Amino acid sequence: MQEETLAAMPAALSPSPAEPVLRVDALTLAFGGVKALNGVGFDVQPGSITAVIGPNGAGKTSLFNTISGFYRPTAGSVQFEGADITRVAAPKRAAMGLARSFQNIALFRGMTVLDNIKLGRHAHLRTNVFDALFYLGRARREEAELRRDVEERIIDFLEIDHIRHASVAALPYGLQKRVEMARALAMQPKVLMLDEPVAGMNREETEDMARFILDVRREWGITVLMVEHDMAMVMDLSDHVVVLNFGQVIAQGTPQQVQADPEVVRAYLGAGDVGALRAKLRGTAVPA
Ligand SMILES: Nc1ncnc2c1ncn2[C@@H]1O[C@H](COP(=O)(O)OP(=O)(O)OP(=O)(O)O)[C@@H](O)[C@H]1O
Repeated sequence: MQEETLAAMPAALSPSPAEPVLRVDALTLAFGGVKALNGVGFDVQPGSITAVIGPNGAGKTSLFNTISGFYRPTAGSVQFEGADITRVAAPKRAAMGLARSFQNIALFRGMTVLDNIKLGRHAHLRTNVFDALFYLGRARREEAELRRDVEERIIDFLEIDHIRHASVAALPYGLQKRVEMARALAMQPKVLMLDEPVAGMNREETEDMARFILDVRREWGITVLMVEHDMAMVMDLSDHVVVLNFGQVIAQGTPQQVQADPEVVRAYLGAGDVGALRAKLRGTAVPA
């Protein structure tokens, strides 16, 4: 029941817009002469599901890597809960509550599902090598109970109890993606960054994942920031959509607003078939 109350939290109830949990400000990232990002700025509101979309090469992966700390921007800043984290290293950002999944699954494939989740938890608790080295001899018991509780909640939530001892490599793709989400959740993030969470999934797997994403926000009160190509999913789930093209934000707003934006239509199809694009953006079948 308490979880239901969390569900109703997002900005809709507050009279004025909340402080953004994440702010990307004038972010520029250059690879030699190529500006993968060029002055990108947007806010992520707490409790929202925010999606970043854009054609191939628009800069989505570069943006994710910069927000999570794998790339250092050429200019601009990333602010998390009001603090400038532009120069904070990636593991520290994860420990602060900015956890991510990867487009290509980054699990330890030879390990079990449970061990992968434990690793995520470990990353949450230990942010430097010395901590990790001393871990075995220190404070182990205190943490054990809390850790188990978190792990069990995640396993229960993502319905992966039956595969907890299975080796990740042996699992179907859809389940591997779910384990990847479990590992990110084990970091107990405030903002969960999902890189193409349904890429390569069939319709049923996609629907399952969409449900989990909604529930992450509804039951756990976690803000979601995702990059995704599946327009139907983006338009169904998102509160706010940011559209990138050639490293710049060309539109942002509600799904309805970005679908109606002529610049977005042009970015996706160039001078192509606008009817087909509108169908794609609406997530419906492309008309004959
Ligand atoms: N490591 C890199 N070195 C040089 N150029 C890069 C690098 N990473 C990305 N780029 C360039 O930056 C631009 C943005 O690429 P990015 O991968 O961020 O786009 P994307 O929107 O994620 O594309 P996709 O949807 O195909 O994954 C592209 O022109 C790309 O070639």
